[in-house]
Amino acid sequence: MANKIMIAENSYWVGKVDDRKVPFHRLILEKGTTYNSYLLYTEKPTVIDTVDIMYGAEFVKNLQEIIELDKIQYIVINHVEPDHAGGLPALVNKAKNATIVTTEKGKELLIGMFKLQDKKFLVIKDGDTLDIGGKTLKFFETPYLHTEETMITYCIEDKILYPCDLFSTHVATYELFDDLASEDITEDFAGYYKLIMHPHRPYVRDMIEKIKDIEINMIAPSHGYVLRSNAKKYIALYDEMSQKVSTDKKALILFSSMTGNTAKIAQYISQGLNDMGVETNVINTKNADLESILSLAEKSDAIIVGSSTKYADMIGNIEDTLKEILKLDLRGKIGAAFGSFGWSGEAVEILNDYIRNSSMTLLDTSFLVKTTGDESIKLPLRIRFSPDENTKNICIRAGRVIGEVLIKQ
Ligand SMILES: Cc1cc2nc3c(=O)[nH]c(=O)nc-3n(C[C@H](O)[C@H](O)[C@H](O)COP(=O)(O)O)c2cc1C
Repeated sequence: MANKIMIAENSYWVGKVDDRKVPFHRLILEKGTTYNSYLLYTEKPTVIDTVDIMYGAEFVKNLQEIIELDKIQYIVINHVEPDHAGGLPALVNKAKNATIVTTEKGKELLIGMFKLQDKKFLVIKDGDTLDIGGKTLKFFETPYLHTEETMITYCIEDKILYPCDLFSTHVATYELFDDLASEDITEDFAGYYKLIMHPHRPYVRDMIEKIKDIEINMIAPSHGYVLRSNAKKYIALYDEMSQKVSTDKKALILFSSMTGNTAKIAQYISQGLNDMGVETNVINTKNADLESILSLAEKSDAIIVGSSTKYADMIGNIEDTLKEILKLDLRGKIGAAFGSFGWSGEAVEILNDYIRNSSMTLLDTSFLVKTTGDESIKLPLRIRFSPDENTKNICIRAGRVIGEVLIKQ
């Protein structure tokens, strides 16, 4: 018998309940989870997200009992992780007329992961709408929630938000709707937020800003309960939980700069750290007092050093300052290097070597990937000449990711 639950007129949950203890992100989900997929059975039938890769064949078989797969016109992929996009290859191979709807980055990742280069894609941008014949979908890009390519989908007529991982819970519920749950789900809801979304707190704020003016009657996420009792309450909870929190973490950012480019990078990194509630001191070593730098270094959890490159070396007295700092007991602190350069950027690498050889833990790309799962930021941070809009955002993001590491310590 087909597995479908109506959530609105012509709209159905067609997902999978996984009531095992599910291994996930180096954890075990004790209460299991669900992979919520939705079928909007309009004139241009549309599937929103799929299920975990291990249930792909079962998912397609189930859908086949509900709809002739050739009729499916669109498959919306909000997020490419295989617990949501894992059913896509099996589905799109049978749903011959379907176009995959996703972000630019989503398309790139899906092609890479599932070899879908021969399939039809519709790449959406923030705010785009799509008429699916009787219903209209509106898309919002929500990068880094919790990976770079993510977006969320809103059905204008039904006032339903399909936010994929956002607003989820890891509970293997067969009841589906929050008002049918046998116990209060707030703890599971908040626990999921803390685990998956809170490390990306500034981006949660961006998402809330994007959806603040739309009327949402129901939230249909991709794990756990469909929230129909009081969608506003759950949005308010995300709003509350993602408010700026001050941490007890501190970072010292030292730099030297000829024409101000590295100074700008230092400020942007500081901005990103502040977004994560980390207090920063940003100091140009040129005229600074060594004693106060050493005192700040002792009190800081992270020491981030930057210099531009001049004739294959660093500039100013940053090297002398760093040598003095390295005489301190720096165990338990993290260190990272950055700098502007023109064509070779030796200064950044030499600074990085100093940190690697110190008692601090070097924050480099490998460490970042292992701690945060983020590979979009490369450390040491190398910026060619003056930061433009794109590299400015990379610098801010580097600060946020370093902040994430500090919070997780
Ligand atoms: C005298 C001089 C020497 C430079 N030598 C190098 C070099 O050896 N390698 C390099 O990658 N860039 C070199 N550059 C480029 C600078 O690193 C680049 O302009 C950088 O953006 C300056 O950043 P700042 O304003 O923070 O000093 C040199 C620039 C100048 C003015």
